[in-house]
Amino acid sequence: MANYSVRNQVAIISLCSPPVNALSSDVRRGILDSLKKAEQDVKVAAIVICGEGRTFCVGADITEFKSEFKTFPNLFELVDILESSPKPIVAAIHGHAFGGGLEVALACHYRVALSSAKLALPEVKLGILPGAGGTQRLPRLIGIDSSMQWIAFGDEYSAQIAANIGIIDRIFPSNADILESAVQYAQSIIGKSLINRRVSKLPVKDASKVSHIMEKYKQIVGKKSRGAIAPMVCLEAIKHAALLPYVEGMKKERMGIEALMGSDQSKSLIYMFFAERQVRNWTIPGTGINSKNTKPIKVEKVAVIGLGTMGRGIVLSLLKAGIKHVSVMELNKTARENGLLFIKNILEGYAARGTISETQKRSMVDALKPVSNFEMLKDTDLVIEAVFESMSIKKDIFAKLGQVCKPSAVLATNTSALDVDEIAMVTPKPKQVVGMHFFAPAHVMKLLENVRGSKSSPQVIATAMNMGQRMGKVTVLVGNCHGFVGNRMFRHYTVETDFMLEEGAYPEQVDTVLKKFGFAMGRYQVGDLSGNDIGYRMRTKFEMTNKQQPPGAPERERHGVRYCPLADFLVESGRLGYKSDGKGWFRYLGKNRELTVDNEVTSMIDSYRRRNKIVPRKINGEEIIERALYPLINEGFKILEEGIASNPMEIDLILVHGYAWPRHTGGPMFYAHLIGLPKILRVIERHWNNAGLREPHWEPSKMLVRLVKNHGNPDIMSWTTLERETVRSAL
Ligand SMILES: CC/C=C/CC(=O)SCCNC(=O)CCNC(=O)[C@H](O)C(C)(C)COP(=O)(O)OP(=O)(O)OC[C@H]1O[C@@H](n2cnc3c(N)ncnc32)[C@H](O)[C@@H]1OP(=O)(O)O
Repeated sequence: MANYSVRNQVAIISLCSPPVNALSSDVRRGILDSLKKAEQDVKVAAIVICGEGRTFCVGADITEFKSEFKTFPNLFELVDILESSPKPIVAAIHGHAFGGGLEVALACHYRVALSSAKLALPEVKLGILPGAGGTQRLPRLIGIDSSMQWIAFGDEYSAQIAANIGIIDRIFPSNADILESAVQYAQSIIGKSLINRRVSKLPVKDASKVSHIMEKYKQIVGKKSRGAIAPMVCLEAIKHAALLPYVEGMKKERMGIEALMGSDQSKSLIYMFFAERQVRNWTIPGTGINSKNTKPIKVEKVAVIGLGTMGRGIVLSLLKAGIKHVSVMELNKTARENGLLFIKNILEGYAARGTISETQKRSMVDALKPVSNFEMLKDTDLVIEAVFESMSIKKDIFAKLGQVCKPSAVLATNTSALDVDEIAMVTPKPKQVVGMHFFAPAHVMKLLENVRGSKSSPQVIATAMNMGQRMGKVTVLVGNCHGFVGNRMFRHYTVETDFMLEEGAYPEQVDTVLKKFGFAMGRYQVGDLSGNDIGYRMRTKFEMTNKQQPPGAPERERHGVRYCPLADFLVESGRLGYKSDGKGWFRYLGKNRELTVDNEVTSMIDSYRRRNKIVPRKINGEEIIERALYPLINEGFKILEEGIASNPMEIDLILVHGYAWPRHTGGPMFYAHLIGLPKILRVIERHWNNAGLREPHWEPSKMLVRLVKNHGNPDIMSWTTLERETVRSAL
């Protein structure tokens, strides 16, 4: 709803829909009714629209998208009604003016804001476009170039930046009373002509350059938002602002939003939006323990052990989260010095770019406390171990931590695959131990996969979850198993793509198909970037690599299971990727490290096929997608079945934020839901029937089988409940 009052000739329409004043049908109706009152009241000479509570308005109510066009006034009707008001309207912005909220502000005749306010047209991130005149009004205010930047990427901007380019007419200090300031501002413009204040009537300044600007953004969008439809539709809509009169441009905008709203990509992105919020409400399956009934312990002092790539990033994440005491322990002098220098340089960079102030930078540097022995960690609240991935080294460290740390200290390991329970058992209090699996570089990557050991106490879990949220991470709680959720699922992707190389595909073909699907890079380029030796080291642990095999051992089999040694050959011939002189699955040439196909790799694959009498066959894009992605989805169902993840959203967040799975498909589980579970199962069963135990990753998940058998293609939100009911009724 919207509240209405009048103060000294100024009518105040305040949006009131906690927590973020989304423009639900009630709020839109409230604005319209209040506007009518204001227009009819002869004592009112100006109008202020503001938001109650913490924010101005975050835009359309996403939960009402399905009925958005049905109820009067819908958003695009409302903005035109506002703009044509004969009385001047001032938008008073604090907090956020996002999406429809900014579009309402653009339809007002003046916009004022607190300096702390943030503005954005982020609709593209929901797979739609600003459908309430945003694509037509913004270019008339700030030009085509800036509008494309704002709308095609949906990023937020400070009120000051918005003022610099002409969106905001007056900025007030962040501690000012926005309503009071806006009312005074409104009084100052009473009686002024509205002729140049109706944005839809203004010309687009850089309209003549539209083709050139469009080309520039098409290129950027093509690279940055691979496979996503909405950014291109946004660009098209903005182009129409330059080429057509406002009314015609609005018709095009409307066509654009109608095409996008309800599309699979939009559904996926909206699912992601809610998943990122839902995941804060963690739960331990089958226990009744959850975020609502468990409190974290207070964490003031944190320690990080190990200042390698992971440790450095974790320290930076803690500093950014405002932790005022971060002990860093690295016994190797060079690694310690390099690590501290790296951290300080990054902080310098943040300060130089204005991401943090000089004062903040100084206090972050002051918060760093190098320590040289375990004794010095005795009053630390949370210790995060981030040393080399070796069980014996980790056990050694946890045994020492168990002796010196206070009983309430939370002891976390940043392992990416090792058994958290085994590590915990060397301490006197295994319930204090938890996994905190960061992703490199940890100060950049948004994902934190927290691992609950079988003994981790609820309070310890709550503390790790709370710390992740303080660091601004998408923090997902998972159970303890080899590789946890992400690495466990992703392994099948690499295994199956390598099998396709054996059978007839080449790395460039596989990568092209995966990039078309939406991955920023294909599986082979990722391998080259992160280092093909990482997987090799892991395979070495399980005695699987080519070199470890005795003479005469079958080349394509390990422990009775199908195996492809091509990745081993690559590493054993020194092709680790970018870092080995630009040689990996591909060759990276020149200053820009241009990716090129390398005949040496092609020959290696061809001769391997000949040696093993494999007659290569043509593998098409559909097969590549199915074989690369479906085993991973199948593993996702096994993870749900085992209670390692509590719901599909958690799995999707991990793959999207940690493994660059394209967000606009909603993650593997949502993608499976869109494709339809019966089709997914059919393909999995076909492979399983052909390969059997030689390819165990194709063994269909029992949960998937049960869901399809009992419910066909149930909604993703019901999967875990249906599974629980089925299992319970079978007992
Ligand atoms: C014709 C159709 C035209 C449509 C144009 C549009 O306007 S589309 C919508 C465009 N707006 C957005 O995409 C904004 C989405 N919101 C955000 O990005 C963030 O909420 C925020 C504005 C940056 C604020 O972040 P903050 O961290 O402060 O809050 P939360 O994200 O936690 O949000 C609090 C709760 O509010 C819910 N919510 C937020 N935005 C909306 C929305 N637009 N519609 C409905 N609900 C919204 C959010 O889900 C949170 O709910 P919880 O139940 O507390 O989880």
